[in-house]
Amino acid sequence: MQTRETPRPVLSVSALRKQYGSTLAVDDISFDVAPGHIVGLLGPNGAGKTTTINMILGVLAPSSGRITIEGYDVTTQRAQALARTNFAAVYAPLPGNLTVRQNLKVFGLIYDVPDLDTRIETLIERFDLQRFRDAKCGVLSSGEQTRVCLAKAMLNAPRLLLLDEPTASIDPATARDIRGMIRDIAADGHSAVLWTSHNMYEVEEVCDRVLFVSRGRVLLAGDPKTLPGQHGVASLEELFIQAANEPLSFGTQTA
Ligand SMILES: Nc1ncnc2c1ncn2[C@@H]1O[C@H](COP(=O)(O)OP(=O)(O)OP(=O)(O)O)[C@@H](O)[C@H]1O
Repeated sequence: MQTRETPRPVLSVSALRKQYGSTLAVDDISFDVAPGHIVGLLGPNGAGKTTTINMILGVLAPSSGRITIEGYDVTTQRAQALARTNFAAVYAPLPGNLTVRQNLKVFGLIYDVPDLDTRIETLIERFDLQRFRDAKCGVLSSGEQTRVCLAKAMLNAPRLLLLDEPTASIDPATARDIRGMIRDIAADGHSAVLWTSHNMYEVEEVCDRVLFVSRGRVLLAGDPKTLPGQHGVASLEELFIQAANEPLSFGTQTA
């Protein structure tokens, strides 16, 4: 009989805290994301999700705790950690006055991507951007811009892909296509994906595991398909609302 070893996590977050004056935005969060897995980071507005993502990206310094990406410490081995990471979010659009190809070229040069022209052509095809290659990003629709952002995020073949609400403000059919593209990214087993979303339907469909964060702490963690049943509710949305309204009744979990 074959035994499956648990792969070494790509992302490891340990006892992470971030304090702004008297506000504890992130309060002792720990979790791992394994290669090939999509983990959803959920929680109400102000829960600490973006603060957590910004610390993983090295944009914000933690007050305490440790983050490693493929074993590299984001604080002390920043260049190695960030070379293995990429990111896409609606609030971080690509420069609108550059074309799709120009944007991919500029970011590819920043990431020092080998054989860049070939990589760009592969990604233009993969994210179905052939028609838009010479269009300025600023004139593209939200769904098209999201596909360009995903192509940009895959330029350096990241081991860790951070997605902050990647399907926000996108119509349902396009959002489904984009979810499929993100699932394909994880499916080859190279990348780990950390995803934030307020859409419980998509979280249930896409994520292997969810972490529900409230007031900077992980209240719930588990498989989004079985977690509602374990807590005696019918849906993830119901569980989300209950946990957001009555955080104290859920205690705090180690993810
Ligand atoms: N620079 C800052 N200075 C002071 N407080 C901050 C700062 N950034 C965030 N906060 C506070 O930290 C808490 C967590 O904010 P964060 O943006 O991480 O939440 P979030 O879960 O991403 O929310 P949303 O779903 O609305 O994006 C909030 O109370 C917020 O007001």
